[in-house]
Amino acid sequence: MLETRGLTRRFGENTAVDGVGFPVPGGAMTGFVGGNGAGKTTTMRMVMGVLGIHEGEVRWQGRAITAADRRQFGYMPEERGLYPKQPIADQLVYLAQLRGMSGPAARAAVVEHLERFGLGDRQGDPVEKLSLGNQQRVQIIAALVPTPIALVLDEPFSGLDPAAVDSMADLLREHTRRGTPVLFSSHQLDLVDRLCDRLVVMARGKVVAQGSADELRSGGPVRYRLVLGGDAGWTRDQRGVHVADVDGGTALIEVLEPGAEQHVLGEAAARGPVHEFRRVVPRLSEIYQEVTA
Ligand SMILES: Nc1ncnc2c1ncn2[C@@H]1O[C@H](COP(=O)(O)OP(=O)(O)OP(=O)(O)O)[C@@H](O)[C@H]1O
Repeated sequence: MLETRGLTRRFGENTAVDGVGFPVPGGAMTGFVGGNGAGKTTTMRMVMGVLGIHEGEVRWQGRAITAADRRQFGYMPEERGLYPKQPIADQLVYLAQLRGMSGPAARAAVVEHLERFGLGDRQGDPVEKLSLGNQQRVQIIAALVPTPIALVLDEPFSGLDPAAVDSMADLLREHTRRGTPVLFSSHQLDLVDRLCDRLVVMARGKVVAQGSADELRSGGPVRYRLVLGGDAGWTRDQRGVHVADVDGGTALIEVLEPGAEQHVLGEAAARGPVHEFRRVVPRLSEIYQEVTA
């Protein structure tokens, strides 16, 4: 498991990251979300040791992390650092060799990854000849070869088309299945909702929510949607519920006293036809708006 404890980083007067602590468990994808300037990149840089830590620590497998541990991490930085003029395969092989792989093993792994991403026939092309999305794929491969013990990825999905998002997600899942912790930041909340097992939400330098998507959802109100044949305005007068919204025959009801929604349903059925009555599970984007407000 990778873990941060009380991580703090200041830039002059600005405390960009303020006492940030969260686990990144092995075998799970942890999504890291937060608005522009929330402190995600700064946190990831401290995790990787490319930016000094003012307070707190990064832990790996229950002890303080070392430079040797970090060398075995796969890291995709925000500033993509590929050489534009060098052939992509040579560049990836070189980077893998820097991290301890033999030449032939590195080439085999690089070619396999390029083929998976549909870039098998572009091996000799310089990076600058690739589209931005394809450059992004190459950058991701640099983090995945040699097989990393943990993955820290800053916006790995930005700029990828839906097919590339899927192949990237499959690839990351293969790593989590091996027990590898994966931390990735993203602004694409629906994507994060779909892919990640755990979430860390940052706002203004602090962690404002963390846990599984279900845990975060269970922190919010229990809501039901009721659709009636007639007008639903009467639901406002029912006990034990708060009516968040009414529009003609449709009401969105928040349960204040457990079971109160069943009384509302009974009353609705007595008044006329009930077309729909169902629990509304909030989308991640709604939870995000609540916790970062
Ligand atoms: N090298 C730096 N010098 C000064 N301030 C910095 C530096 N790096 C980051 N900051 C500040 O730290 C804060 C957090 O920035 P950071 O890039 O970590 O946020 P982020 O959550 O990654 O945002 P985004 O989603 O826009 O990438 C911001 O106020 C930013 O201006």
